[in-house]
Amino acid sequence: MTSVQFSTIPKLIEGGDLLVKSQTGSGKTMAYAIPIVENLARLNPKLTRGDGCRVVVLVPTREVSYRAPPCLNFVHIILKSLSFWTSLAA
Ligand SMILES: Nc1ncnc2c1ncn2[C@@H]1O[C@H](COP(=O)(O)OP(=O)(O)OP(=O)(O)O)[C@@H](O)[C@H]1O
Repeated sequence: MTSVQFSTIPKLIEGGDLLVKSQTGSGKTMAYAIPIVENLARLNPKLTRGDGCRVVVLVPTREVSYRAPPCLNFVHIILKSLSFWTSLAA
């Protein structure tokens, strides 16, 4: 975990609002992607496609906008795999 992720992810998972400034390439994308996916995965009842939009990510440039969806998808796949292996171990 990068230092920006270490200092932001727990607070965002708890539902806090943060304004974060750190160097390019310091890992900010995952710092918000992980809490978004984690908090959506925790919703009970579970989200369905019919629930509509729950998250809006605003980014400053088109180049940055190409990065967010793959990151969110990647985190979702990892969380799904972890919950699969955890349920097998239980
Ligand atoms: N915890 C981590 N461990 C290893 N690599 C990581 C980690 N988090 C992010 N990275 C990698 O570091 C690189 C930079 O991350 P990222 O693009 O999220 O930074 P950023 O701060 O959002 O950059 P920018 O300011 O340009 O938007 C990416 O290749 C990403 O995959």
